[in-house]
Amino acid sequence: MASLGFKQVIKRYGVGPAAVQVIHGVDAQIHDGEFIVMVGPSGCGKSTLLRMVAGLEDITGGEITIGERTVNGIEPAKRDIAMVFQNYALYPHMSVFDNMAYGLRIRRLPEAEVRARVEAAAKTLELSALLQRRPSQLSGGQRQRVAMGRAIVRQPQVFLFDEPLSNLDAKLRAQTRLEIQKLHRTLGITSLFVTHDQVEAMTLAQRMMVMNGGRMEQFATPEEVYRRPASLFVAGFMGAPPMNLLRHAPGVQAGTVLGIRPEHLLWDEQGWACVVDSIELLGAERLLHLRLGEEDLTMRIPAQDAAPALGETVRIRPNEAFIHTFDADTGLRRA
Ligand SMILES: Nc1ncnc2c1ncn2[C@@H]1O[C@H](COP(=O)(O)OP(=O)(O)OP(=O)(O)O)[C@@H](O)[C@H]1O
Repeated sequence: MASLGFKQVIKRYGVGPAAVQVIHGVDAQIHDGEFIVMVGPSGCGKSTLLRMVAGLEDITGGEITIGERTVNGIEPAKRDIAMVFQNYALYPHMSVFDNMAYGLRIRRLPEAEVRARVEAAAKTLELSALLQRRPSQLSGGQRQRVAMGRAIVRQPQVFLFDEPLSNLDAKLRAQTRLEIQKLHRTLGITSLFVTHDQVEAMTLAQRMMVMNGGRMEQFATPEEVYRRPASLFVAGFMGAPPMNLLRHAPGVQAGTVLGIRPEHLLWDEQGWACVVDSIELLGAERLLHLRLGEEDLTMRIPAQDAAPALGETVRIRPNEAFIHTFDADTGLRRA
C-alpha cells in the first residue's frame, strides 16, 4: 500500500502550435489506503490523469509519486499498480483461473504461489465455484469480478479503476458498487476510481476529486462537496436535480449568484412569487418547476404534501441556513 501524489501535473497532447493542453496543474495528495473517486463531465481529463498514473501516458510537467517514489519515466509494469477497465479485457479462450493467474505467471511466480493467490482472491470475490469457466459462460457482473480478481492477485500498491461499472445495468451497478466497497474495507488498498456518475462518486468516495476542463475544482469528502461546493461548477454538477443558481432573484446583488438546493426552499406568504410551470412525481417526492421572473427554479416537496395547480402562483423563500453564494465572475464560493 502507498500514498499517491500529484504535484502541478500537466498534460499536453501533440507538439508545437498544434499542441493542446488538457491537464492544467493538478495538485493532490492521496493518503495510504484511501478510496478516492475522480468525477467530472466527459472530456474533463479523468482518464488522462488515470493513465498518467498508470504510465500509459507521458507526464508533460509536474510530478506523480507513488509512496516515496516519483514515477515519471518509470515503465507501467514497474509502478506496482493494477488497473480495472470498463471492458474487463479478459482473455476469452482462457478459464477464469488462467485469466486471474496470467499476470503472475508472466512474472514467473512459482505455480504454488500463483494457485494460492488466485484461490484466495476467488474466495474474497465469491468466484471459487467459477474458476474453470470461460468468460463467455459468466454474467456481466461475474466478469467484472474476474477483472477485479486479476488486479487483486497482483497485490498492488495502488488500484486504478476506469469506469469499471459503466457496462453493467442499474441493478448490477448498485450491487457491484457495494462489493467494491466491501473489498476496499477488506484489503485497504489505495484506490483511484474514475466515473462520470455522481451517485457512484458520492457513494463510493472517502474523498472525491471534482474535475472540470482539466482542473481540479474541489478535493473533499462527498459531504463537504455537497454541503459546501467550492465553485458554481461543482454546485451545478453534484446533486440531482441540481442546485438552483439564481442571479436575478429579488435581493440578489449584481455580481453574485445565490445557490439554493431544491430541498431547501420553504413556503412563505411573504416570499418570492413564483408561477408553477410543471410538476413531476418521483415516488416519495414531488418536483415543482417554478418560474420567478426570468429565472427557473426547482423545489422538492414530500409527495404527501398538497401540490399546487399548474399555472398557480406560489410564494416561497430559501431557508437561510442553506444559502450558498458565489462570485458571478470567478465562479468561486464566497460563503
Ligand atoms: N491522444 C489525444 N490527443 C489529443 N487530445 C486528446 C487525446 N486523448 C484525449 N484527448 C483530449 O483530452 C481531453 C481529456 O480527455 P479524457 O479522455 O481524459 O477525458 P475524460 O474526462 O476521461 O472523458 P470521458 O468521461 O468521456 O472518458 C479531451 O478534450 C480529449 O479530447
